[in-house]
Amino acid sequence: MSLEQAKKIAAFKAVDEYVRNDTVVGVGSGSTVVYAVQRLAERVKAEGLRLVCIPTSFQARQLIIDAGLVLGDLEQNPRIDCAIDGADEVDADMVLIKGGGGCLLQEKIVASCAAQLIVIADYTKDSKRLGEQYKKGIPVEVVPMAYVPIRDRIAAKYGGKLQLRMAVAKAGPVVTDNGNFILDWHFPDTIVNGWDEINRDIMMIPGVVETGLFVKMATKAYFGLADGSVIERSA
Ligand SMILES: O=C[C@H](O)[C@H](O)[C@H](O)COP(=O)(O)O
Repeated sequence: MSLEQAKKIAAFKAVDEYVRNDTVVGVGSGSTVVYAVQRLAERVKAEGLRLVCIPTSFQARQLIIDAGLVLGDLEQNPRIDCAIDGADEVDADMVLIKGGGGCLLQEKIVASCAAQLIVIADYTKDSKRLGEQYKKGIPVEVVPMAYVPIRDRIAAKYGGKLQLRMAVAKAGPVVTDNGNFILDWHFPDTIVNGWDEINRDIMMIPGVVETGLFVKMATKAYFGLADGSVIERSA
C-alpha cells in the first residue's frame, strides 16, 4: 500500500468515527487532510449531514470551498467539536511537530477551540521521540523583523541550528498565511522530552508568534499502515 493510501485510510477512519450530524469540524492543513475533506464531502452527500467546517489555513479554506462544504469561522463558531489535522511527527506522549507545510498558527488556534484534536497520519509519522523520523526540525513562526535575535536566543539556550525557511517558487523566505517568517529549529538529539516547558519558554521570546510544538493537545491519533490497517493512539 502506498503512503497516499495510508494517509487516506487514516483520514477516512477519523472522519467516520468522529463526525456526525451537526458537527462543527476544524479542518487542518496538509496532504493528509485532503482525504479527510474528501470523506466529509462524501458523507454530506450520502447521509445529508449538516456540518460547519472551520479552516486552519488558506489551503484548508480552498479545500472546504472546492468540496462544496459549509465554511465557518471562529466568530460564529468559537466552539469546535473536533479538529481533524495531520502532523509531521507524533511522539509516544502524543506531542506533535506541525508546520512542515507552513501552517501552524491557525491550526493551533483552531485546535485550542476544539473539544478534541484528532491527528491523521501515515506510519512514517509515528515515532517514540521527536526527531526520530522527521528531520526538518520544529517550525517557529516569527515576526519578520525579529528572526535573527530569536534564532540566536533559541540556539544559545538549547543548542542546535535554526534556519530561516526559504521559498521555492519565490526569491527570499517563506511568508506564512499570517505574513510571518518560519525558523526551522534543528534541535539537538539530546533533547528527548520536556517539550511543554521548552515550548512555553520559546513562546515567551518577543516576536515568537507560535511554535509547531503541540503539547497536550491531541486526544487521538490514527496512523495508516502499509498493510492497510489503521492503528490508534489516545492521549
Ligand atoms: O504545515 C502543515 C501542517 O501542520 C500539516 O498538518 C503537517 O505538516 C502534516 O502535513 P501532511 O499531512 O502533508 O504530512
